[in-house]
Amino acid sequence: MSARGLSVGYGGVAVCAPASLTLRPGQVLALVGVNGAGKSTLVRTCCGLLPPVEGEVRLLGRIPDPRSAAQRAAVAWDLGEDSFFPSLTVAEHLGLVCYGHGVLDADTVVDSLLTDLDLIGQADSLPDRLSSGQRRRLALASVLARPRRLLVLDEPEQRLDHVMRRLLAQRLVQEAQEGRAVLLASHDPALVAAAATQVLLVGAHTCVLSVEEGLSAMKEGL
Ligand SMILES: Nc1ncnc2c1ncn2[C@@H]1O[C@H](COP(=O)(O)OP(=O)(O)OP(=O)(O)O)[C@@H](O)[C@H]1O
Repeated sequence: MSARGLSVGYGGVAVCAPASLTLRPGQVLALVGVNGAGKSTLVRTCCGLLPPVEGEVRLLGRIPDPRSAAQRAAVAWDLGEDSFFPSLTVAEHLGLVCYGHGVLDADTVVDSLLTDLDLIGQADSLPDRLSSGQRRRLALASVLARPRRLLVLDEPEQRLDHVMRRLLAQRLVQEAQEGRAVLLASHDPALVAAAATQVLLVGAHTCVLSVEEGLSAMKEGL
């Protein structure tokens, strides 16, 4: 993914300073910034869910288009909008995602995600029987069930307990080690410290920072 002078916003009005960035395989780019800074707007624009106000973004070398088969095959996102089929169990949700995305060893993938996300005990539960954190874990398991070259997560730490946040950080490190890229918006300094390879501070002066600089900016509330 790359962006040059990318200005994002609504109705032609930018919500933050323009961003320039490059995200390559094996990198984890963490978007940080205060509430309302423009992180989610930037993430959505990079995925092609919103048009840029100005400038350009390229995803897999093309203008992002969430409808394109190539993008859907390569980019898996979880933007925090948990929504589930009310009559499908946790395991059936994951099986359906695998089926839809042509995962060959679906049973193995589902079993290992249920274990990793600590959802074995809820495998046969319907979504309305899950706690809010368990629903968040199901959303994360669903995105991790998909084949992908780029994983996009908007505040994935929300409603997760401490242990699960640590596991999430390990999972993101693993993504990078396996040669995938991760675009992550987060308010969790521990998650950013553990997983990010670079930081994009979003706001009045949007700029790429080292992880150390990004963590300082988070502490200072920039
Ligand atoms: N659909 C929308 N239409 C108009 N303005 C919007 C819309 N969604 C968000 N905004 C505004 O855009 C600005 C940036 O919002 P955005 O959700 O991108 O911030 P954020 O950095 O992700 O915030 P947070 O950390 O609180 O999730 C905010 O001022 C918000 O009010």
